[in-house]
Amino acid sequence: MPVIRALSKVAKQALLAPACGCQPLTVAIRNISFSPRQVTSASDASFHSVSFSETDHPKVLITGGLGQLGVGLAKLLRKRFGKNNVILSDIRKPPSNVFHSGPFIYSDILDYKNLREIVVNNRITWLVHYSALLSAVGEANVALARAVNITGLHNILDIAAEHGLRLFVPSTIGAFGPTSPRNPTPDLCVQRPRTIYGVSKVHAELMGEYYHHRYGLDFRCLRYPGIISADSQPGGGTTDYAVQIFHDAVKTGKFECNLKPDTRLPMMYIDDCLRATLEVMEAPLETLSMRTYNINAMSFTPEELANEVQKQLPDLQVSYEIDSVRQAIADSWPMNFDDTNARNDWGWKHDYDLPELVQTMLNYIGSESRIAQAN
Ligand SMILES: NC(=O)c1ccc[n+]([C@@H]2O[C@H](COP(=O)([O-])OP(=O)(O)OC[C@H]3O[C@@H](n4cnc5c(N)ncnc54)[C@H](O)[C@@H]3O)[C@@H](O)[C@H]2O)c1
Ligand SMILES: C[C@@H](O)[C@H](N)C(=O)O
Repeated sequence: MPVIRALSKVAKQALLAPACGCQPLTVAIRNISFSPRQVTSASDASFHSVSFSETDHPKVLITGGLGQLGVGLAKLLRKRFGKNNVILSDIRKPPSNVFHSGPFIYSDILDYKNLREIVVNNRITWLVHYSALLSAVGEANVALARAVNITGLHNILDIAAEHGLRLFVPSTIGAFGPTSPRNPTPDLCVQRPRTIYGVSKVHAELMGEYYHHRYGLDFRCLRYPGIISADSQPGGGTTDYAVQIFHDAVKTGKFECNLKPDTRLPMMYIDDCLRATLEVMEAPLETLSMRTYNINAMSFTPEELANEVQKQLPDLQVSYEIDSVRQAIADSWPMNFDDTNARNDWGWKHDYDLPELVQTMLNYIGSESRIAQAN
C-alpha cells in the first residue's frame, strides 16, 4: 500500500516538526487524518501544498464577508493591498455597491472542495474567516451554528494548513462564561461558555493553536468585544442593542433596550476592530508571544450609553423590555476585558472611547438620515 506508507511517513515528519515559527506546512492535513473526505493521493497533496511567496502583497480571501464586519475590512485591506488583492465571499447576494467595489465570489464554507478551488485558483495567501452564527441566532438554531461554526472551521483550518495560508479567525468576549473572572477577564483563564457560539469559538481558538503547534499553521486570533458600526447591521448578537440605539435615537427618538440598564459589556468601534485585525495580521512573528489575544477599547452599560447619547439628543426616551435569552448570555460574559498582552506584544492601542464613539455614530447616522429625507 504505497499511499498508506507515504501517509505514515508524512505523519511521522509532522510529529517531529519543531514547535513553531517553523517552515511553511508541506503536508496535506486531510491526508494524514484518514478523513472520509481526504484528497485522493499523496502526489495530489504535495501539488496543493505549494505555498506561494508573498511577493508584493498578500492575496486575501474573506469568508462571511457580507456581515457586519466584512465589507469594512475589505475596504481597509483594499486600500492597503490593492482592490484586486482582496476577495469578499459569502453565501448571500451582495448589494450592488459591494458587488461593484471589488472582487466578490460565492463561497459556502461547508463546501470544502469549492473553498479549495477558490484558494488555488486565486492564489490566496491570507484567509480571514468571518463566517459564523453569532450568540443569539446561534441559540435559536444550534444545529446550524454547530455546522457553520465548527464543521466550517474544520474546512478552513485544513485548507489554510494545506496551502500555507496565514489564517485569521476572530473569537469573542463570548468565549468566556460565568466561571471566568469577569472584571477584568485576562487572556488565560477558565473558559466555560454556555452558548453554542461561545463553545464553538473556544473550539476555534484551541484548534487554531493546535494546528499552529502541530503543523506550523500561521494562525492569528483576536477576541473582539461587541462591535459598533454605523453603516452595517449586526447579525444577531447579544451586543446588538448598542448599534440599534443610534438608529432609533435618530429616526424615532425612542429606544427599547433588550438588556437591563446595568449590564456592563466590553465594546469597540468598528474602525478600531478592523485596524487591530490588520495590525495583528501584519505583526512580525517574533512579536506574537501568543496566538489568541483579547483586544479592548471601552466598557459600558445601556444606561451609560443612553446618557451619553442624550447629551446630544436630550429628547431620546429609553425603555427596557428584557430579552431573557440575551440577558442570560450577557450576564455570563466579561464586564471588562484585559488586553495588556496585545498592547505589550504588538502595540495595540484603541482610538475610540465612549464620547468619540457616540459623536461618530450620530454624525454618520444623522447625515444619512438627512440625505434620505432630502430625496
Ligand atoms: N460583530 C461583532 O460584534 C463581533 C464580535 C466578536 C466576534 N465577532 C466575529 O467576527 C466575525 C464576523 O462577525 P459579523 O458581525 O460580521 O457576523 P455576521 O453575522 O454579521 O456575518 C456573518 C456572515 O457569515 C455568513 N455565513 C453564514 N453561513 C455561511 C456559510 N455556510 N458559508 C459562508 N458564509 C456564511 C452570513 O451570510 C453572514 O454574512 C464572526 O466570526 C463573529 O463571531 C463579531
Ligand atoms: C460579542 C459578539 O461576539 C457578538 N456581537 C454577539 O453579541 O454575539
